[in-house]
Amino acid sequence: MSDRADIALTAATADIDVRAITEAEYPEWLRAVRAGFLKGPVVPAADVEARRAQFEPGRFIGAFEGDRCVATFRSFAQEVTAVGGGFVAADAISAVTVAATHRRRGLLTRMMTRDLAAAKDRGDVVATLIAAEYGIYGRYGFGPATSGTVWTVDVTRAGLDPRGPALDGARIDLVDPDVVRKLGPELHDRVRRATPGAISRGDWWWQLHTGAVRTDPAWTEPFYALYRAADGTVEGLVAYDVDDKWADTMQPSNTANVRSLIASTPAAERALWHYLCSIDWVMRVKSDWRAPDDLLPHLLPNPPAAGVAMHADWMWVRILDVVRALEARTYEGEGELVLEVVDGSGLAGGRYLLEAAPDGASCTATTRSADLTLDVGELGRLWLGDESVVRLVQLGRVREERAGAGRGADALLRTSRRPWCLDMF
Ligand SMILES: CC(=O)SCCNC(=O)CCNC(=O)[C@H](O)C(C)(C)COP(=O)(O)OP(=O)(O)OC[C@H]1O[C@@H](n2cnc3c(N)ncnc32)[C@H](O)[C@@H]1OP(=O)(O)O
Repeated sequence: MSDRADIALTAATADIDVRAITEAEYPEWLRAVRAGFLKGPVVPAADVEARRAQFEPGRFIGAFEGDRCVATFRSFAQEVTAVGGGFVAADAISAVTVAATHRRRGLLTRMMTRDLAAAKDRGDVVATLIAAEYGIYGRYGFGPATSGTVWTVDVTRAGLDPRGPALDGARIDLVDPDVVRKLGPELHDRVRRATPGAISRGDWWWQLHTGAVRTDPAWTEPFYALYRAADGTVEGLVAYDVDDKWADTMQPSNTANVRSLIASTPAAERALWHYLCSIDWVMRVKSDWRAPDDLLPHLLPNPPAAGVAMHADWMWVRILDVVRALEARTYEGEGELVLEVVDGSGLAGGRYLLEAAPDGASCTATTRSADLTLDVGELGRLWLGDESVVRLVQLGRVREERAGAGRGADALLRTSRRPWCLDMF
């Protein structure tokens, strides 16, 4: 561990030990996670056993007062798709909790400082997380890099042919979980390569989402519908459940809740949404968390039939290595940009020259005068192309050192489609 992890302890937490947990401490750590997320402190034995496969020495951090775990933090290896389809090594952070009795004494700061230093030492390019609340992670250099939108489609107003999608030789089949585990990962790999902001799904994800591993006693098996193109290629997969609601007059009033819909072609995407909207008894279709520029509303003849049910920041990114992060992505335009990156933690700050072109980019430390000055969190916000530099200049979050530099930076950094992180972690 580097000396970046050494921080001054306040008197209030000096007697609390922040360290990696042992496997024997895993049940106590899980109890603390559940309590921190207000789920009740009792962890069913089956849950502990199911989760044991996930345990990784060194990556599960706990804060202990004696034997009692009062704070939790976990990170794991992840790949994030950069703009252009390259995969970048990420330190994915989750299960962050501090006991209600121990909050606001710096325990999160201690765990985060330790984890980010370790990630930097390991050579991870970015750290990622999905924030429970907007105000928590900016102070650690994270910026909201993607957002998510949940849509609700009023099927009766959508204007789609109730007979279902015209498949032109393609087919949609209901399949069992074992088929999903067999065919899903390869499809997902194609989808994530084409989707900046997407993250890797390990075997655990497929096990958990097909019921092979159960951590939640209330989990029920969804329907899985698989789309195969006319040549047999698997191009789409949707997992959904239906809530079995009937109106007083015995009219069907069901909502199909999409747990996950992935498609590697627009044809598969269009067909699967149409399929969902044509299931008898289903009056509403509620989507999973999708990109804010998802095709969905415009796949309907009457787009306003899809309303935004929820919209929020989704995956946050903390750049740990500016050079590798900026070289890992592609650029549609050509140009140079000098960035003064401010990072109070000392992990990634410095002045960098980005020389970008459609056929490749280089990023190097420079002494040239800066075009823009920005906090590392703002760079995280910009990295996947979702935010406008001009807007951040207007908000006072990025400073233009040269007039017009914001517009020039947007021409390099912005992308035609918005990034999308498909998963919660
Ligand atoms: C990736 C994930 O797992 S997201 C899940 C996050 N977990 C939760 O939301 C569960 C409920 N909340 C908690 O467990 C805790 O309150 C935590 C983890 C959010 C914060 O832990 P704490 O130990 O209290 O944080 P810590 O004392 O290190 O605070 C550091 C700073 O962040 C601020 N802060 C902490 N929590 C919040 C918050 N929810 N909103 C805004 N600011 C916050 C503190 O005020 C402090 O600010 P300061 O440095 O200006 O004084």
